[in-house]
Parts: sequence; C-alpha cells; structure tokens
Amino acid sequence: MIAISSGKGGVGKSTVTANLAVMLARQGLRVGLVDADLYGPSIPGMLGVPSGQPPAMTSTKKVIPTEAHGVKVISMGMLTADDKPAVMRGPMVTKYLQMFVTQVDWGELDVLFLDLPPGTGDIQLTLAQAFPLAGAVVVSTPQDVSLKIARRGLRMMEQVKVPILGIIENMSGFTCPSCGEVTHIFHQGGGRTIAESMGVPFLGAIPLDPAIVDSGDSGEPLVNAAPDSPAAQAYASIADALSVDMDRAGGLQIPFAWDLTTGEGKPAPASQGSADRPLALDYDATGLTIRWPNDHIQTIDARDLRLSCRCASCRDEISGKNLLEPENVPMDVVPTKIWSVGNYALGIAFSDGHGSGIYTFPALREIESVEAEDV
Ligand SMILES: Nc1ncnc2c1ncn2[C@@H]1O[C@H](COP(=O)(O)OP(=O)(O)OP(=O)(O)O)[C@@H](O)[C@H]1O
Repeated sequence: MIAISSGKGGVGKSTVTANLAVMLARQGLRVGLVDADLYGPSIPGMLGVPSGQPPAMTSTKKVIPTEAHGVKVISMGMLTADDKPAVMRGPMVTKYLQMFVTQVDWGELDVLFLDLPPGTGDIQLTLAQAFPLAGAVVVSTPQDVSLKIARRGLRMMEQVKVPILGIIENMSGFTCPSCGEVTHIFHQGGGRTIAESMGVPFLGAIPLDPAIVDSGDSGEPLVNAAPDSPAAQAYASIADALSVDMDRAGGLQIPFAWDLTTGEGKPAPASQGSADRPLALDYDATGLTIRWPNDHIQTIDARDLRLSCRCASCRDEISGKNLLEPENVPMDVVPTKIWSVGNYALGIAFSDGHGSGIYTFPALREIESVEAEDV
C-alpha cells in the first residue's frame, strides 16, 4: 500500500497517481487505487469512471471496485454527483477510508495506491497511521514555496515511521510543442535537492505539458493517450524507479493478527526489506525469534518480552521509570497474540492478561542490546 501525498493542493498529485497506476497495470501488475481525497475526488474524471453511479456489491456485502484502464478504482466521486460536496468531519473521513480499504473486494493486488488529500494536517496524519503503508511518495512542483511545504510532508511521514519511497517533481520545465525547446517556467531541480538533503530517493521529474490536462479531462491518462510523449516517458521511468523501491521496502506482510494459541494468522515471511522492519517472526519454547534484514536473527525470551513492555501502565511516560515489578510477572508468562500496528510496531498480548503493549521495531531491537550488555 503506497500513499501519494503532497504538502499542498493542485501540484498534480492525482494526475501522477492515475498515470503511475495505469503505467504499472500496463506492465502487468495488479493495481488498485483508492481516491482518498474525499473532499475533492478527481480520480474518476481522470480515469473516465462515471460519477454518481454506486458500485455493485458481492453476495458477502463487499463493494466491487470499478475497473478502468486495467486499474481497480474506488472513490467518493463514484458515490456522489460531480457538484455535490462530501460534508464530513475528520474522523468520518478516516472511517470512510477504512471502509474503502477493508470493505472493498480488491482480490489479489500487487500494489494499492492511496491518493491522499493534499496537506499535512490531522487527516493526513491519521491516515498515514491508520494504514499499513509500505511507503509514501511526495509530489511537489519546483517553486520554493511548494518545495518547503513538501519538506514538511516528508517530515510528517518520517515522524509516523512511514518510509519515503521518493519525491516527484511535477510541472518541471515546459517543452515547446513546435520547436522542442525546454523553458523552465519555475525553478528547476529543487525536488532533487530536497531529496538529496533529506537522504530520500528522487524518483524523477515530469514536464509541464498541456496534453496532460487534456488527457486528464478526457478520462484517458497520458500514458495511454500518448505513450511516446516526453511526459509519458517520464511517468514510465518513475514507475520503474518506484518498482525498485517497492521491492526494497519489503518486510513482513502486513496487516496480520497472529493467534499464538491456535497458530492462525501467522504473518507470511518476506525475503527482503528495509533495515528496520522484520522479515519473519517465529515463536517456540526459546521465545520470539525475529529475522531482520542482513541475516540478523534475534531471539527474545517470552518473559523478557513481557518485562520490556513500555505501555503507560508498565513504564512512567515522563520519567521512563519502570512501573512493572518483575515479581508480579509469572515465570511462565507467554505471548498469546501478536499483531501488526501500522508499519512501525507489533502489538503483543500475554497470558497474564496484559494486552496494551506496543513494541516499536527500534524498541524490539533494543531489547536484545540490553541482553547483550547484561551478558
Ligand atoms: N505535468 C503537468 N503539466 C500540465 N498540467 C498538469 C501536470 N500535472 C497536473 N496537471 C494539471 O494540473 C491540475 C491539477 O492536477 P491534480 O488534480 O492532479 O492536482 P492535485 O495535486 O491532485 O490537486 P488536489 O489538491 O485537488 O488534490 C489538473 O488540471 C491537471 O491536469
């Protein structure tokens, strides 16, 4: 699941999402697209999906997404008429979007794009935390003001531990249709500079091209309407760069809810991933074994895991002091359930009835370093 975000509106985020989704579908990937911009859904228009026609339901009461240009799509724009605004407060937005992800019959997908509403406010923050995102892409235009706001977007994603898959600079230079000369109407190269300064990948630049507007308005994305144009080529090379990044992000398959008493729901292992996300989990009498990238294997004894809980009732939030008395923890305590929390932590419930512990990946790694020091 990949979020496409932008610090501010109108930078071309939805256009980029629609074209990347269609491009990846053309390359044979199974692609879904959630238009998470509930207040201003523009994806249906860009992909030629009629608005105001509620999608069909399966017999199990799941929504069947509309298919357009090889991409499965769901959008608020399909439920409301063009000129009817969705009037709702923030918490309702999150609820609707959770429905769009979990109550839709997506089938097997390789990638699900989430076209986020513009901005870095509460709604974006909640969404970034509510979904198990593999990563986020930030779209910006080359003007300084837009780039500064994009930087804010990057920082927000960093804070909620969503890996940044990269920055895209849109409307970067205008290619004259008659002589081919490139004019940089705005500054140029700012996206790459920000990417370099923040240590995140620069995925590419898309030129300012009137054909993008025409194709978006006609419901036929440019990568289909004019696949040989410089802008379509730019989308194609960004899609390639993104595929590489998607593979690199990898990690344990999320979301999952693993019942250790029955063995059900154990997360499927991954073969590769980024440095701070587990690749596989196992549990036996020796404890919880986590396989991290770079062949690093960590086994944490069940009771040590329980004693390391950092929830508010086990550790004082301000002083960091341990509130949990070891003598109150049974010697034979074991984890009973382990589930994914966003893409940054595990939730763990134990046989002593304690179930509010959230173990972030860095905190799990620290458990081992404490053990190593003790030894
Ligand atoms: N590279 C480009 N060249 C020319 N026009 C573009 C380009 N990218 C996007 N546009 C046009 O800019 C307008 C805004 O694009 P879009 O709706 O994708 O932006 P957005 O960031 O998703 O906006 P919103 O804030 O409404 O979500 C559209 O008319 C679109 O066709």
